[in-house]
Amino acid sequence: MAAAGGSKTLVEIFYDVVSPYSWLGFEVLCRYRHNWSIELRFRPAFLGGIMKETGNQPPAMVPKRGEYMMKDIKRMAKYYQVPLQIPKDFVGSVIRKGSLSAMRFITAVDMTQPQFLEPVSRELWMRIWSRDEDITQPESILAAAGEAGLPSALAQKLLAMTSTPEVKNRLKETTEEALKYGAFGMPAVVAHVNGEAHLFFGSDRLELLGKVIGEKWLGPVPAASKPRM
Ligand SMILES: N[C@@H](CCC(=O)N[C@@H](CS)C(=O)NCC(=O)O)C(=O)O
Repeated sequence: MAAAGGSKTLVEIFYDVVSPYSWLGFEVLCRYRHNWSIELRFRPAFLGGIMKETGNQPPAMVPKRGEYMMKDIKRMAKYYQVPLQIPKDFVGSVIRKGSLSAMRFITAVDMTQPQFLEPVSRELWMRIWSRDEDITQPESILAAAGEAGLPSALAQKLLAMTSTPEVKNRLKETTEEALKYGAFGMPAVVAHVNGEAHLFFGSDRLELLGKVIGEKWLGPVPAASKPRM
């Protein structure tokens, strides 16, 4: 169902490639672009900043929750048909190394080559959350960019941009925008309905999102779309 006035409903997804649940939400919304009357906007932001500003912490920091999360991610990945695998050194790869350089690169892509935003984000998720590969070193980021089809000279240029105030500030601004909507974790999905912004936290709230925007939930792999992997 289209939004009032026949226009598409704007749905924004604030995400960070360090977040496996963001990947699930991202892929499902990419599929639903073909089923729902939505304009999907990708909003790369920094989960570390959201945690710091809200005083929240990654769920795995509570041991029992971390234990549950490992099982939950495996089940969700299978159900959502996303090839997510937990890195062997979860604390080292996810918590200690983090995603700041990767998210700055994605931000540079968003600012200058937005047509590559979706594949570059996906390739970085593939590295950290599927193949247990690094996403912090320049060569890792360039490899992901190459896989996404970004010409090598352009990728080098974007990598150099990641240390500029423009890119750093843009990532900060997008993170602040997510906070303004009330985000405390990721994915943070914001649907704009009749001038009102509705925040949904998690990849498991997309059915509810459908209800609020007047669209039907057809499961994580709706028939009109095919999982990309
Ligand atoms: N139930 C949510 C969980 C999402 C989640 O745990 N996201 C993490 C990042 S990967 C987070 O930001 N957690 C903050 C919190 O749980 O307060 C889902 O299925 O997507």
